[in-house]
Formats: sequence, structure tokens, C-alpha cells
Amino acid sequence: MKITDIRCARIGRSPVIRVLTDEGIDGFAEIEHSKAYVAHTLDVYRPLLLGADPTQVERCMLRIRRMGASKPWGAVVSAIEIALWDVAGKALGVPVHRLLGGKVRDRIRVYNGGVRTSLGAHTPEDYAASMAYMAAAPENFSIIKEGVGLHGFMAPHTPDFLYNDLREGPLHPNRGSLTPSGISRIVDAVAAMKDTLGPHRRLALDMGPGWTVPDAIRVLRELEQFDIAWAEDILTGDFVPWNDAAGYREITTATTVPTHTGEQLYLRHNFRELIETRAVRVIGPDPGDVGGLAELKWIAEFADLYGVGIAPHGVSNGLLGLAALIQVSATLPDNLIAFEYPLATDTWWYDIVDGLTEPIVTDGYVTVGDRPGLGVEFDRAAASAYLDPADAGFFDWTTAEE
Ligand SMILES: O=C([O-])C(=O)C[C@H](O)[C@@H](O)C(=O)[O-]
Repeated sequence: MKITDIRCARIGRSPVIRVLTDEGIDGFAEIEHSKAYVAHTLDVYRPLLLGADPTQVERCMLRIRRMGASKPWGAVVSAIEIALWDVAGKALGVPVHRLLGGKVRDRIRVYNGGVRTSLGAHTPEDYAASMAYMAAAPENFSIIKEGVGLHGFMAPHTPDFLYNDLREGPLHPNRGSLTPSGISRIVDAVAAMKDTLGPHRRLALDMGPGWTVPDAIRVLRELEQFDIAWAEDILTGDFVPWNDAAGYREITTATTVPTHTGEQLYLRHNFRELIETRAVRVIGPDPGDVGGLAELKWIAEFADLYGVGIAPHGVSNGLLGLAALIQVSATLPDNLIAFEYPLATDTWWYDIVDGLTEPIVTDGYVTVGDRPGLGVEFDRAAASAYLDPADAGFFDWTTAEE
């Protein structure tokens, strides 16, 4: 089998990669809707893969893996890897989890990062109301994540939050030392959320990036009473293209609140110090940014050797991203906690993708299916209606070779 073309199209807001082959089999993967601009880099990778055998996934990746980088510049390489697994699974008539070593679980716990409502003025009461909304969601999530501190918009809604003046956008623009009023707002919001959630659901906190180590230690010690699932991306994370392993380790050893990072990291090499020094208790690679499914699995196995947990990121990965997370998470070792449940960008996405269960989440778990490839297929006629007009021929079979 040979790759005859690799294309990218916008379906609604989400960029979708399609790998075409000479045997009438194609594979798909989705890129975070919030970074659609990276799709323009596809031309860097495409010529390197034309003519290659897509079922030899690693051999293909050896040609392009070196040309990715920290979030968001690993996204196209990662999406190509995922689409290659989709082709390989369909060609062999097996689900991708079989190719990654086989599933070790039939259902996977997911955590909520995407089912949300407005936080209004970001008062503790608003955080509590938002938590009540998420806890009432039909998915019945057992772990719910909320942004506090320098993640999201708590800072601009709280007078005198940082000693520095606040900067505006793009996402997560601020860093520096917290004032006493900033610290109180965080602790009060967490107390209000935990009060609403009760003892049986756990609260995970997305907190940064941008904190100082002493502030993190002080605040996490105050939060120990609330049984926090993890404190994420405190120092670095999101779109910060490096990782402060030594800083995380100082925090990790000073508190019982589990620390968590890694969604922005590309490749196993960038997890090495974090894992070998046990700098965080939990890592959160995103298959759509880390280099794909095999890369994530390798990192999970390595983390397991060191007693480090894994809770993969994925909130903006869309339904194909959800399918990819199910395939890889089915095969991960027992250090898996849960993966972040991706929602479709627009509700019509649920009508153009076949193969997901209905409902998708039951009692906080998704089910691992056995359909070939990623286990999902486009209803191509229905999906074509949502193609960007510039990408009208996306589902056609004309190829680069013709
Ligand atoms: O952990 C998360 O869900 C996030 O940090 C959400 C953010 O929107 C993140 O995906 C980002 O900044 O791209």
C-alpha cells in the first residue's frame, strides 16, 4: 500500500487531516480547533510521505517526527501519525488498540474539561454554580477540572490579583507573584467548588502557567484539605514551550496535592526529566500534540516505571480526537487515571461521525469498541455540507499522483 496524498480541510472550525492510499483506504485525524493555523504547515510533511507504506507507521514517522516542536507545532505531525494508525487498522481489519498492543480495559474513565457554563464575575459563588452545572451533566463525571489562579479569567475579574499589572491576551498572558487578595480568591473559590461537589467527586485544578514556586507551595498546602485530584500546569504548560522540571519537583515534594503537567510537550525526550526525577505526580500529554498515539503510549509506560500517573489532555481535540484517545487509553498501563473528554466544536459534528456509542459517556466512562481503525467513520455526504468552500474536494479520490 502507498500513500498517494495527504490533505487538510476545515470541517466547521476543526482542521481534519486525511491520508489517502492507492488501495481505496483512507485515514483521518483532527487538529485542535483553537489552532487551525498550524494546518498550513502540512506542505512541509506531505512530500516526505508520498509513496511510503502507511501501514509501516514508525517508518513513516522517522521521516517527519524531527520536524515538530512544542504545542502547537507538533499538531500536524501528531495528526498524521493518528491518521496513519487509522489506515493501518482499516487495512488489517482491526481496531488501532490491537496494533498498539491490545486493550487492557473495556471502559475508560474520562474527566470533564469541556462541559461548561459561564463563570460570570468569577466570584466564589459563580465557581460553585458552575460546578453544580458540571456535576449535573448527564455524563456523571467523577473528576471535574476548573481553571483558577492564572488559568482562565479569574485574574482579570479579581482586583489586585498579582503584584504585576495584568497583561491582556493571547491566552494565559500573565505571570508573577500573587497578592494576598489573589491567594484568598483562589482558596475561597476552591472551597466553594468542593462544597458543591461533595466528597465523592474530585476537583482537578488548572492553575497556570506563570506561578512562582513559593506561591504554589503556599497555596497548595492550603488546598490540601480539599482532596484535590491534581494541580495542573502551575509553572509552565499550555503554550509555554519548555518545562520547569526542577521547579515542579520543589512543589511536588512540599505538598500532598498531586502536581500535573505536560499537555504542551512534544515527544518522549521532553518528558524524560519530569519522569526520571518524579518532578510531578501526574503527566498529561495530548496525543494530538505529543507526536501521536505510539508516542503517548511509550511515555505512559515509562512514567509507570517511576510511579508517575497519567491523565491525558484532549479537551479541544473533537470527535476524531476522542476516538484516538479511546484507542490509546485502552492500552495504557494501570497508571492511567482518566483522559480529558473532548466535545465536538458544533453539535452537528455528532451527526457526521458514525461509530461512537450513544450516549458516549455513561457514569463517567466511555466504552472501548472493536471497529477497525479509530473506530469512527465520516458520513461523507453529510460532512461535505460543512466543508469550507475552499476545501470542497476534500472527500474526493483524486490524488497527488494523478
Ligand atoms: O487543560 C486544559 O484543558 C487546557 O489547558 C485548556 C486550554 O484551552 C488548552 O488546551 C490550551 O491553552 O490550548
